[in-house]
Amino acid sequence: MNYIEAVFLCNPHSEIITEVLSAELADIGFESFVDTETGSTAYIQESLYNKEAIDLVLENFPLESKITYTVSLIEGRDWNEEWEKNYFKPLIIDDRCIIQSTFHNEPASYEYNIYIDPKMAFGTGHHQTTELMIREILNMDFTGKSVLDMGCGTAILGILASMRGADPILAIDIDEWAYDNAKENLDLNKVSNIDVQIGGADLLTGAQTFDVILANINRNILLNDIHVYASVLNPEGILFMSGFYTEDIPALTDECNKHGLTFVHSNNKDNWANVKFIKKGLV
Ligand SMILES: C[S@@+](CC[C@H](N)C(=O)[O-])C[C@H]1O[C@@H](n2cnc3c(N)ncnc32)[C@H](O)[C@@H]1O
Repeated sequence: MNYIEAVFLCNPHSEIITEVLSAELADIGFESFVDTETGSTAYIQESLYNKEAIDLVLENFPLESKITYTVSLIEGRDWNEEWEKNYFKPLIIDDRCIIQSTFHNEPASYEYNIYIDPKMAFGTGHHQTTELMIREILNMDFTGKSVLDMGCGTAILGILASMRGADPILAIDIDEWAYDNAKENLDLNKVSNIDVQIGGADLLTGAQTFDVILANINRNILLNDIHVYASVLNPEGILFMSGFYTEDIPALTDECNKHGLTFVHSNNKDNWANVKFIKKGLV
């Protein structure tokens, strides 16, 4: 498969600027990002490359930075595989949980040992939002809880919830790659109580309800779908969300309040945030 390599130069340059740039490029099909001293190098399948879409992202870029870019073709290389091999390093969270790939050989000596071969799917634990969600799962009792992993990506969150005693678990992602990859990762981790489905919130008809919902997606999709999540959450159920910035918390809180969900707390890392809400039972 051919890839386009796009080298972005940001002036001025900061971590937040490259993070926002990566998030916006991901929305138009870029799939791997490498931070550089002056910006970011990003990769997209040749068939998905669209110059107008990039120019639009740069034109409407929300932060103060002049961003220019150059592109070149990389022939016949699976860039994602290269990214995995060169940049996906084992990640240890709070000395309790290790996330590594099958080509790493770290000892599986932690409380939770997770193997992820991410292919194209998001969720190696290296993104701040995944890490924030992992911490929430480590800090809550999941024994016997029914869980929805919405926007599951690699299914990393569902897998950890399963290891923490959750059952049953439904994992949903709109992306076919994520669906295939989630299934592979369930096998790798010998997790058998997660049902994976392709689709969006329209799959949540109410036939199945949940004690906990994990949704690490993005601000706009969450704002759009919170009412559906609220409708399939059991009384006293918990909604954890991430995939947005700290400044998005008030808008998400307003929407949650409209649907009977009460704010419990939030955490953040590098301006990325996660929030916890509870659905108060009937008094
Ligand atoms: C930020 S990634 C999170 C992956 C993983 N849960 C994690 O925490 O690392 C968001 C995922 O949501 C999926 N997604 C995007 N829109 C969605 C929607 N409307 N419904 C379900 N999944 C969606 C994407 O395909 C992507 O895999």
